[in-house]
This record gives sequence, structure tokens and C-alpha cells, in this order.
Amino acid sequence: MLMNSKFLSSAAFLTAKPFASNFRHAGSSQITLAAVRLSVFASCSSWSSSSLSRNSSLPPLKSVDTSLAVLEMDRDRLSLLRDAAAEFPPPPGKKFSYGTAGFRTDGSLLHSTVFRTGVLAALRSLKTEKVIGLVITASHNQEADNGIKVADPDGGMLTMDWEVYADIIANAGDANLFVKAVEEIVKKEDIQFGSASGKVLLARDTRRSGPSLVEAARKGIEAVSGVSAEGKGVLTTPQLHWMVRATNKGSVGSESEYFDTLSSAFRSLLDLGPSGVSERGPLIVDCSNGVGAEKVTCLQRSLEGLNDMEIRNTGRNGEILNYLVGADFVQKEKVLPQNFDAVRDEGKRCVSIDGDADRLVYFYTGQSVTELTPVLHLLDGDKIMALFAAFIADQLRSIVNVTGSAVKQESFAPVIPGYGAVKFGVVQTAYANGASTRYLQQNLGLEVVLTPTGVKHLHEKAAAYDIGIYFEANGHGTVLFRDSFVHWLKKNGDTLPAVEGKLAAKRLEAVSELVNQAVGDALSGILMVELILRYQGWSIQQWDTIYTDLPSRQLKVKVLDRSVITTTAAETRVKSIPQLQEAIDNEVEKYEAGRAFVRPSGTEDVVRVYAEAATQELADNLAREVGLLVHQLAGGV
Ligand SMILES: CC(=O)N[C@H]1[C@@H](OP(=O)(O)O)O[C@H](CO)[C@@H](O)[C@@H]1O
Ligand SMILES: [Mg+2]
Repeated sequence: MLMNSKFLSSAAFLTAKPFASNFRHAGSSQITLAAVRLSVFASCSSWSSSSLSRNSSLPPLKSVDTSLAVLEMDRDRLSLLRDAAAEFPPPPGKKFSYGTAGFRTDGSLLHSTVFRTGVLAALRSLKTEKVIGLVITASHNQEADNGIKVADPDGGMLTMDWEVYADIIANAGDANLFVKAVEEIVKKEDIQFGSASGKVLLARDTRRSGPSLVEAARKGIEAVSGVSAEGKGVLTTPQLHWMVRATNKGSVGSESEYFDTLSSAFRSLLDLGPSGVSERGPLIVDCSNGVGAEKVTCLQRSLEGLNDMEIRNTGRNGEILNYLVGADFVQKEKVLPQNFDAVRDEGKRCVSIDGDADRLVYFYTGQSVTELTPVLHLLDGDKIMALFAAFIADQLRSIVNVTGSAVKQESFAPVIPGYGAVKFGVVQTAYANGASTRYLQQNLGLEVVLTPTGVKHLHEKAAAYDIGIYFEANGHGTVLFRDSFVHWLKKNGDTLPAVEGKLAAKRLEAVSELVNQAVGDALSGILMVELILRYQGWSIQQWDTIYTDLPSRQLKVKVLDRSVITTTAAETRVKSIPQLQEAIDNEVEKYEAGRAFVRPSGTEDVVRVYAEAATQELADNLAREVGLLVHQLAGGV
């Protein structure tokens, strides 16, 4: 408000919709299921919050009460913001886009973008009057890349309205133009400087460019008066999102609380499980040479031997992040990561996580029908979702059975007396294997929604259910519980008629603690898979048989400008080049069970091609042919 009088300059360049709060978890309820034990994981937090929590020297407007003085202060603050921004000039000629999952590019080109995103996160904190998160990571990208992502107050992705602002300020030109863009945002959002103080939690992954980018982000955050940065050190992306959510719900939101919450929920779920539930043998974890190695070690410690894990690809001897390892590599290339051996590890239960530990895919090696040497069997995000969905449907059915109520047929919405219809649905993208969609719809009777790629789209749809599960085939996903449904379970679970009903209610309540409610999380995902396998008494091979994937292939095609391709129908059809879509349609028709689509990546400078068909050979051929069409008709290089 105080800035507004002064910030009425320049053309109305902002076309973004007015701010609409998407904070869905307001309230101060405690988030832990069991009492949080005093932590033994202090060593798991690598730097203390105080190490980065230096407040800006910018003058707080709060203390000023005459308008002349306010204007003076405004000028001071603006010139300080301009000076700070001038330290981080944008690289000439480079255009930045917030993309599928934040800004990503070569780490050496990102300092200005990261500084400016720091400013944006600070403004977002003032606007929402909540804690915001920033994480410096490029996830599965090569080591030289880096990136930055904003976590909103509910721990989810930055609201899409503000992505527009992120793009504007990242591309605003020199420090003067940048400050002008900031003024416009302040004006548009009616951000109050005098009365509010803000906080931004800041974390990074293990990339070499991380520390200097954290510094740039901190300077950006603290260049906004009244806002402080709290350094959280090296964290997985989902840990940071979890902490933002927890802090805004009135919890401590520390790393030790995170591990305590997960391990307590896991312990409770084991106690609530069928008797005689035993471990399925050690799980081998491929940590992608990234942050996951340290954090899985912490998780193991917090589980105190409850689930045996062997850790590989830790990066502790200088091995390169994401190089021939990790969830993205295994899922896309369908080959074993480094340090896994098809024969020596034959039949063992393995999982790969990605560079920032927000994705997981399981796999094992074993004989195939057609080949003599062991082959990789991938249990991707789709199969993980199917496992989760079947488990949750079972619990809901148990409650419905004991209450003698009905399951509505049109979609899976069991009616629980006293609560009503529990809306339960699943969300996928076009990359989901066709066999998984069929399994979810036909075997489990679930409603399946398709969205464009990117967790922000899936999350939004899943949050519309009482229990909504979303997963990308690449292994990013989670299970979201509506707050009111969890409250109902807590209050009424014990009053359900039979022991199975009570147990099912308690299990669901514990699952809402075990599974990260902010964002997909490889660590909590692993615990959930491990738990369900133990409940079912299944090996990974038995889990694999719930359905058989249709053979598929993914390719990347380099084109001059990937933005020439725009898509429609949840990214399954090309809109901007009709002759390309027509040619793809003609090609797909030639293949038994054929399906193919192309879309520009939001994280890499490529066009992605996806193809499915009745045999692997056919899927490979279809992908190759469609790739050639992209090359010919969309400016391949
Ligand atoms: C096919 C694929 O796996 N795409 C990934 C990848 O996005 P692209 O826009 O396709 O580059 O990275 C995103 C962020 O991690 C993830 O959400 C998404 O699923
Ligand atoms: Mg990731």
C-alpha cells in the first residue's frame, strides 16, 4: 500500500489474473500422528538455519508514520533493491521460462534469475503472510545444470498466476527495468510492506553451483524489506516443500520432525498391519549420486532397523550426479543403473530415486520369456500408483463393509455414514502406460483424470478429491487427503462398528502422515511401497504381475525452436502444426495397439516423443518414425 502511491509508473504490462489464494491447508493443527520423539538426527541437517538468517539492512516501513518520510524510505529501499540487482546482471540474449518445474539451465547462467526469484519469493511471502520455500535444484538434469523452484504456503508448487511474474522479472533486462517490474507486481498484488514481515526457507541439492546460487537467492530475498531468509542447507526438494507446509501449519518444520513423522507413521502402520507381517528382504537403493544418499541414510537411522536398505550410487567418491544412474535414467532408458549387475542382483528388489529425490521407480532383473539373459523389469510411477490405489481402495472398502453402506458405481465413491460419499480418484498424464489406465478403471473401478505434464497440474486435480492419488510415469507422485476427511477419520475412526473398520480408519490416518502431502517424495514413497508389499506378503515380482505394461518407447528430438510445437487435449495432439499431427495419426494407424504423441519439454531443450504398441519392436519403430516426422516438419537440427 505504501509503495503503491509511488509505484504507478509504466504501462499496464501485467495480464495475469488477480491473485487467488490456493492455500488449502490453513489452520494450525499439529501434523504429527504420534508424539514427535526427541531427535537423533541433528547430524542430518547440514547447516543451521541461523547461518543464513541475516536480515536485510533495508529500512522497515512499519516504523515510519509521515508520508514524506515514507517516500524517502521508499526511495532508499528501491535504490538498495536496484543496487543489489545490479550485482547480478542477466546473461545477454538468454530468455528464461519458469517451465514445467521452475527455471532450469546451465548453473553458471542462473545467478540473476535466482536473485530475482528470491525477490519474488519474498514478495509472495508478504502477499500471503506465510512462509514460502525456495529450492535450488535441477532434479534429474545433468550436473552442470541447476534451477530454482518456489514452494507456496501449502507446500505445493507456486501458484500458476505468479509463474507469469516469475517469467517477467527473470527477463526484465537491466536492474532499472527489473525494479520497474517489481513495482508493477507490488502494485498489482497490493502488497503491504509496512505491516507484514515475511520469511523464505531456502535449500539446495548437492550440485557444485548450489552454494553460490543460494547466496544469490538469499540476497534477493533480503533485498525486500521485512523479509528474512532461513537457510535449510542441503535437502531433498520434497523435504523443503514439507517444511514449508509444516511451518505454516504451526509446526516446527525441522528436518528431524520430517524424519520423525515418516518413521512414526511407518511404525504405526506396521503395528496396524496383519499379524506376521515380515520384511521382504533388503531393498537396494540407487541414489543417483545425489542428495538422496545422505537422506536415505538418515531415514534408515530413523527407522532403527525396521526396513533393511542397501545404498548404492551415493556420489561419495566423486561419481557424477545423474550420470547413467537414477530414476530418470532407468525409467527413460530402461537399463540398469551403474553398479547394478543383472546376474549378481537378479531378482532383488531395487529402487532408483532421482537427483533431488522427488521421484522413485522400482525395478528388478530376471529372465524374460523371449531372452536368455536377465532383463530389467521396471515398476514405474504407474505401477506404484496402482499399488497405492488398490491398498487405499481396500481400506475404504473395509470401512464401507462394516458400516453396511454402499459403493457408488459411477465412480469409486464409497458412502460412509456420517461423512457421505468419499470421493476417491487418480490423476495421470498422457505418458501413463495404457495398461495402467485400464487397470485403474476396470480392475479398481476408479475415476482416472488426465492432465498436462508437470506436477502442478496433477496436484491441482488430485486435491479436488477426498483422497486423490497422482503419479507421473516417471515416478513423481503422492496421495493427497482432504483435511476434513482426515479430521473425520481421527474423530470417528474409533467409533466404527468392527475391528476391521477401526483398523482401516487408523491406517488411512497414518498414510496421510507417511505420504508427503505437499509434493511427491521418493523417501515417503519408498516407505509406502515397502509397507504395502509387507501387508500383502508380496515379492516385487508378484507386485509386477498386477498388470502387464504395453511396450513403449520415449525419444528426444532436437529442433531449432521447440516452441513451434504447441499441443492440446492434455498434450496428446499437436495444435500448431496440423500437418505434423496428421502425419502422426497416419503413422499410428499402421500399428497394432499404437498410440503416440509429441510435446516440447519444459525442462530440456528438446521435443519429446512417446509411442506405445503391441510389441517392443513395434513401439520402437513407431517412436522412430514419429521422431523423424518431428525432425522433418518441426525444424529438426
Ligand atoms: C516425460 C517426463 O518425464 N517429463 C518430466 C520432465 O518434464 P518435461 O517438461 O517433459 O521436460 O520433468 C518434469 C519435472 O521433473 C516432470 O514433471 C515431467 O514429468
Ligand atoms: Mg526430481
